[in-house]
Amino acid sequence: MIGVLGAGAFGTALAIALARHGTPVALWARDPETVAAINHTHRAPRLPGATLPDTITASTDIARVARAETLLLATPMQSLHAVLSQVASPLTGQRVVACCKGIDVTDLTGPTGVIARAKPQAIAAILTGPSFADDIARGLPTALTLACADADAGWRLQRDLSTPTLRLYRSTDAIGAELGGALKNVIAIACGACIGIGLGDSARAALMTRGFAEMSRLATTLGARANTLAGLSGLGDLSLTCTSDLSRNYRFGLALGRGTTFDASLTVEGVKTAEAVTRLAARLGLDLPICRSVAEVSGGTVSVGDAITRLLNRPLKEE
Ligand SMILES: NC(=O)C1=CN([C@@H]2O[C@H](COP(=O)(O)OP(=O)(O)OC[C@H]3O[C@@H](n4cnc5c(N)ncnc54)[C@H](OP(=O)(O)O)[C@@H]3O)[C@@H](O)[C@H]2O)C=CC1
Ligand SMILES: O=C(CO)COP(=O)(O)O
Repeated sequence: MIGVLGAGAFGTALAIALARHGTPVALWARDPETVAAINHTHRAPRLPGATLPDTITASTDIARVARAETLLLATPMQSLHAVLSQVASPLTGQRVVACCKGIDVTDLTGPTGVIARAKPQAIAAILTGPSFADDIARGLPTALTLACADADAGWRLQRDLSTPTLRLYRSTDAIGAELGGALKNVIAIACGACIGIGLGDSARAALMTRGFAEMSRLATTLGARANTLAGLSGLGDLSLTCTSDLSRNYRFGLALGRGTTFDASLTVEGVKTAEAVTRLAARLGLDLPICRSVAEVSGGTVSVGDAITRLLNRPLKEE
């Protein structure tokens, strides 16, 4: 039995992939209507169109779901600490796998840092990489990074969570994996804004490349390995998110660039992460101009046009 906290698009898609492969899944949702829909109609409101195998059961009882030996955390990043605080158990020795992407604006750590703070006796891991929930739910091939500082636990998680179409690569660099996943969303907002305002594909390629340099600068300063950033969780997810209209972060950026409105009920992790990254960079004395621009434009203090002018007028540099 695997427990999944969060019956949003991603938690539900992972539950479907695992259940199809023969693993029973218990899903926790805070909303009783979501639970009823899953249990009675095998449909999840946040993943319309998908039919859930009947070995997926849903519950509003978080303590019950949290008894699973392996627990996937699939709520948005900024709610992670609050969700874990609702679990009374210390989760001693349980494998707790974050499936969210971002940096907590309060403590400026990624998901495994939040797990370590809330549940220090759990084994923390992260599952991240290029994957849209719809693709996973449809059984399309997907490759992700499973990173856990504990190599043995990471190996067992890789074995237990891989399926014929969900191919997991393991790593012990949890910091690198989670920072790649967090930061690519910020760069995707920048790329969306660039396309939305009409700067074209060449400018987007420049933003992706210089954005990758910022991702690497911050992550390696925090102890990540450079080759982790070059893998699925970094470059892989950056490529997907900065180029696909299916990405909410990219579409949010498009709306900023076009000056149109955006559905505030959608999960756009890059906004709060840009804020957290800007504070982290200031604390570390790092220059991350694209991330800072995204924070300012998303926060409404700078226009997209002014942010672009400022980026283009920076002193010329060596690459
Ligand atoms: N969707 C995707 O393709 C992918 C998403 N991810 C990551 O997965 C994470 C979740 O995203 P996704 O599933 O898409 O998001 P959704 O918006 O689809 O769902 C979010 C889920 O979290 C729940 N939730 C939101 N806030 C809270 C809270 N404060 N307490 C408890 N539950 C809460 C929501 O409950 P309710 O419905 O009641 O509001 C909902 O079930 C993100 O970090 C995202 O980056 C990673 C890879 C792919
Ligand atoms: O993380 C994702 C793809 O890997 C999903 O991207 P969005 O959250 O931008 O939709």
